[in-house]
Formats: sequence, structure tokens, C-alpha cells
Amino acid sequence: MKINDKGHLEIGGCDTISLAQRFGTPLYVMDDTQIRDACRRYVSAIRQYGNGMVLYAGKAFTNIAMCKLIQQEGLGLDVVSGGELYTAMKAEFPPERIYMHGNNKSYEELRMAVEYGIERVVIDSFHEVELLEQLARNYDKNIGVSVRVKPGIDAHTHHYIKTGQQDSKFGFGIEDGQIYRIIEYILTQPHLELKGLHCHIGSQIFETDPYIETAQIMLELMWDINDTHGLNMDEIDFGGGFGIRYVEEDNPLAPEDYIDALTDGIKAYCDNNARQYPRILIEPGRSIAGPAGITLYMVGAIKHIPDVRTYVSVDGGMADNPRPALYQAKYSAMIANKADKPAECTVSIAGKCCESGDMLIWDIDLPKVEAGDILAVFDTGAYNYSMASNYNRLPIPAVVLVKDGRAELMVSRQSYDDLISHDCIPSWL
Ligand SMILES: Cc1ncc(COP(=O)(O)O)c(C=O)c1O
Ligand SMILES: N[C@@H](CCCC[NH3+])C(=O)O
Repeated sequence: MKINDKGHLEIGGCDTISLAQRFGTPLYVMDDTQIRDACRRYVSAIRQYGNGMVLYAGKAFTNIAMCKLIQQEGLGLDVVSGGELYTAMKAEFPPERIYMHGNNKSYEELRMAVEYGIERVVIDSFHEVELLEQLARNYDKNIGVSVRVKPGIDAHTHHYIKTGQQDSKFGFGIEDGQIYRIIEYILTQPHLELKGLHCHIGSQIFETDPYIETAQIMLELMWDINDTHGLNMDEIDFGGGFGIRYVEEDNPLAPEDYIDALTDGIKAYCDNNARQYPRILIEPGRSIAGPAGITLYMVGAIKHIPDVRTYVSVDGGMADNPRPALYQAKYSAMIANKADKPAECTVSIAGKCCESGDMLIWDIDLPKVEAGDILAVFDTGAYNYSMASNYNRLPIPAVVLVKDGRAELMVSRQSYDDLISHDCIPSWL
């Protein structure tokens, strides 16, 4: 991103004001180069380790074009629902690079997975084992599975986005022995092939220690299970969670710093225990899509409440970005058409939904703000479009991909007709 000679913010060689005029607002803009750069850094860090794969966590931001881009960069894909899998199938994403998660996969979702022949189903319940074995038998196929583990790590992040601790709906505990029971159960199923273990300790994590601690726990567990049952599982999936900078006080590490610390930790622990290095997987989502995206809004009503604050309302809000309302997430922003102007006021950015909690940013310093200005909110590439809703019947904005001065749609804007296209009228009305 840079500021051009008109004083406008530019992304991927495109003037954001021209993008707003051409595609309308609110508008999600994704930078092709930045997505690819993050992919390459993870791929190269895993290549250095020697035996592993990077799976992009599709939940962060998925559509057909994104699947194609991810595939071009040589990553695999982690999907968590029939909808994400369907998108991957329509993008012709290679099934042998797809892993499927989820704490409550339905029969139909598992059926799609089996029929498409995906590489791995990550088992998250006893119920799922029954469904999957039944499906595999019907399709006369063997299915590669791994098992989601709760490593008991309490990562320092928002309560709603941490997942590795004992009290979590995801996975099987070690301390309570559940993991050993599910493993025994899987081993009695003729069509399920146990390949490895999976974990994910949370999201927006800034430290490497939780990953290193997790690695030791997962290695011990895998060796223990292998020794007990005479198995040779060798795959550990460490999930994602690598943090990004939304605001200045966030201090994330570079992709290679997270991965190098993790892989150094793995190697040292294996060496100390005279064991072979495992094949590893990682599942970054936010750190691939997040920093590559911005959202453009048009400023509308401005309400100055003397001695209290100034509310600057924009034409989107919690429907296109629910993160501030859900997690008190913080964002940075600028007036894209005044990118070269100094800050001169402190304002709060309000969304247009009928909720007092629909605030995108509290207390941000900006140049003089006027109706018609274009506000660019940064780092909105992950968990914004993918978590968008039609609350207040707001159409979901378009997503544009930019690269070297070119801008093309990845997802078109919903129309009002799209909004009513599923409405039905019961006969007695
Ligand atoms: C199982 C799993 N893998 C990967 C991710 C991606 O996490 P992040 O976007 O923080 O990298 C998540 C989400 O937190 C997840 O639940
Ligand atoms: N959706 C969350 C992260 C959790 C992702 C899935 N485990 C966010 O916006 O930060």
C-alpha cells in the first residue's frame, strides 16, 4: 500500500477512490501479491523443515478464486463445512490436499468428503467415527483420519478464539483419557486409517512458547499411542493461530519466526528422545488473508455530541465486520482520499446497523472527516467477508482482487433481489 500523487491510498497499484467509484462501497479489497507473499513464506519455512505441508484455513476467507490462488501457491486447504468443501470442489481443488475439521460434521458433509476423496477427516467425536465408518463401508473406500486433541494449552488470546484448553468443545482431552478411548475406538473400525493427530490452540497468538509446549505434548502423545498400539503414526497438525498487527500495540512475529521456533522445538525434542522427526502440518488463515485485505466505506452522517464524542457513520458495519462487536477487536483506518493529510480530530466510527454495539472503531485520530469521504479500514482480509451477514437486510459487499494496477471481482455484490430470492410465501398468507 502507498499514497499516490493525488494523496489517495493505493493498494495493489490501484487507487482506492477509483475502486470505490467503480465497484461501490462498502467494498472488500484483497491484494493478490500480499496473499501470495504470505503463502510463500509459510511454504518456504515448512520446506526448510523438510517434511510437511501448509494448509490454508479456508474459514478465514474462502471463495472459488481464493481456492484457485491458494492452489497455485502449492498449499493444501482446511475446510470445516460442506459449504467450504463444495466451494473447493467447484474450484477443482485437489482432494488429496484437503483436510476436513469440525466438531459436528453432518452425515451429508462426511458423505461429500468421502465421495470427493479428500485426504483427511479430522475426527472430533465418537458419533462421527460411526458415521464415517458406515459411509466408508457403503462406498467401499478406506478413509485417512487424524484425531483432534486438546493439548491443555491456554493461549493468551480472547476467550472466544482460544481452543486448546481442557474446557473446549473441540477435540479430546489427554488428562481425562478421552483421547485414548477414541483412538481405541478408531482402531476397531476396518475402513478408517489412523494417520496422525491434530490440534489448534487458538487464534491471534503472538508468542512462540505455546507452540513449542504444544509440540512437546503432541509428540509425547503420539509416541505413547504408537508404542501402546504398535502403530507408526507420524503426522502432527499444529493448526493455525499466528497473529497479525491490527493496531500498533499488537506485536506479531513474522511467519518464519513462528514456524522456525516450532520446528526447532520439534527437532530438539525428537533428538533428545532419539525419535524420528514427524511430518507436520500448519493451518494459517488470518495471517495469510488478514493483512492482504482492506474495506472501503463511504462516510455519511456525522454526529457531534459536545463534550462527549463525534460519531462518524459509514455505509457498512457489523454486517460486513462483526469482529469488533464479537471480540472487542480493534482496527486501524485512514481517510483514503486524504491519505496525505495530518490527523486533526478524534472520532469514533459507527456502523449503520440498528445496534448501539455496532461500532467499528472507538476513538481514532483522523484528518477532518466529511460526508462522502472514503474510509479505508485495514487488515480486514480474514474473518470479515467470511463472517459477514445480511443483518438488517444489508447486502454482502463485493470482494475485489487487485494486482499490478488491475482490479477484478472475486465475489460480486449481493443485490436486493438476492436478499429476497429465498423468501417463500406460506399458502395461508
Ligand atoms: C482448526 C483450525 N485451524 C486453523 C485455524 C486458523 O486460525 P488462524 O486464522 O488464526 O490462523 C483455526 C481458527 O482459529 C482453526 O480452528
Ligand atoms: N473468527 C475468529 C477466529 C476463530 C477462528 C476459528 N477457530 C476471528 O475473527 O478472530
